[in-house]
Amino acid sequence: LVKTKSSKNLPPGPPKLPILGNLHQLSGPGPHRVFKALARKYGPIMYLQLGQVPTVVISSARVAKEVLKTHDTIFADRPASETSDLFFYKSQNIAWAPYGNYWRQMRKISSLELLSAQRVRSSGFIRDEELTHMRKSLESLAGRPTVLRELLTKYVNDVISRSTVGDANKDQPRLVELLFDIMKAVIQFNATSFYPSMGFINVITGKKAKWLKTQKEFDNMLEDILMQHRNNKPNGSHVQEDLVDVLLRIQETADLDLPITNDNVKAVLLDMLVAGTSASSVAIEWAMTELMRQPDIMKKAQAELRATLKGDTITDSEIQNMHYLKNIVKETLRLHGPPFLMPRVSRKDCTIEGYDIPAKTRVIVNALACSTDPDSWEDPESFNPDRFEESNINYMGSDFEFIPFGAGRRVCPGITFGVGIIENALATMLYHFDWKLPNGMEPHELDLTEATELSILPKYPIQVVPINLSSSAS
Ligand code: HEM
Repeated sequence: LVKTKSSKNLPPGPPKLPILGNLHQLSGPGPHRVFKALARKYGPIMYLQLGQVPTVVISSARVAKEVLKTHDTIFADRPASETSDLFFYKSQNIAWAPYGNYWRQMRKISSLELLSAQRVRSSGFIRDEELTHMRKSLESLAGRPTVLRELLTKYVNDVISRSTVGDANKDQPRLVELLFDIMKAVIQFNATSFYPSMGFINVITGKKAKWLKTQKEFDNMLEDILMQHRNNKPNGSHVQEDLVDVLLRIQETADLDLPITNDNVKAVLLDMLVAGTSASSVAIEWAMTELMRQPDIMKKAQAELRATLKGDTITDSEIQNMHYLKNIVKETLRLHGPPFLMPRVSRKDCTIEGYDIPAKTRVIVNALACSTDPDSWEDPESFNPDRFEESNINYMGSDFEFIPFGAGRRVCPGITFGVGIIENALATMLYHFDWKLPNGMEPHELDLTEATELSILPKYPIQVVPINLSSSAS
């Protein structure tokens, strides 16, 4: 991986990066930390020739703003990818579709019909039911050391899959397994991530055959789901529309500029199923890890919840008044949000910070470098929800020192949905339970080492002992 010479005024960058080909295998300091360390030497805009792919890495709020706001339309495309073509029906999902009318239409439909604040409110009962299941599981585990990861992943998966494809696939472990295989294939680097013309490597290593098998099996499941929904339209036994119902209704009745095909429907469904799952459950796990390390912060959050909440369930409007809880979620996403935004690619030549960025350059924004930049944040590596107390910084992508959901035209459309999933889970866990560490472990002994998998997650899944308050009160 060697930087090529060019007559253009490209941004500075390291001449040789032998480890970058193995980014996905790095454990310990994740790739975002490698890039952050490099940015200290080369600056907030770096140029790297990664195999055949010219790449620019952005590591500060100032430069992120130039890319995601000032030149938003130039960087509104995603790079073509072998895996997104293979799994997402030729990249016909929202996340990988090229910038243009098709992407605009499908994003608008999903934003209005699944992800708008009103829709998220009206489907809130699904989240509440899944939280009740999680609470019951925790009650049954009370007093015993419990690894939270599996419970949290199940909760998030069930909320997102029920809202998207209905109850048909609830508790189908195979669907979840396949989703994880697909996420891994799409997110993790492979030969064609750096050498797009060398697809034969994925054939020789057997990766492609494995992907095709997974895709076929998943496609059959999606076909079954579409058939079940066509045979059971929401008027009799199920009244509430899920996203499949909505897409099929629009497919059959709406007068669209671009008629929706079955493949379009399947691509968007898959998009929703994979998009926020890992990011949301990992955020809850990190929040609990940080709170167990700092019991005073946990106590303050519990005091806020317990002083205000009355009943057994927690409503959306009650959550809106839980300012400290909301600050904890923000602080968690500041320190442990997605390291990189999904990659962008420049649609034409452009100048950023005086450097030439040629058309078709891949752009990686290191969101965690922006949200832990000492120029923007005081004591950036410490977990301190109070830093949001007097600030208006929000998730919407207007504060470039804090962009866990990205910014600009490609900003995450699932912010309200995703944040609701995290806030409600934390509120339930902190309101109904007290927590201690197992085997006399002290808070400072908790290990914050990161592992790089689908997201950056705690290398050692947190183990805690739930103490059920309702049973101790009775
Ligand atoms: C904590 C939870 C979540 C986080 C941290 C997160 C983060 C992100 C990020 C960083 C991007 C790339 C934005 C950019 O390029 O500027 C993105 C895109 C996207 N997210 Fe999320 N997301 C979350 C939850 C969700 C949920 C729950 C859904 C839907 C069910 C969702 C759907 C999408 C879609 C469809 C895109 C692609 C948008 C496009 O390319 O136009 N996300 N998300």
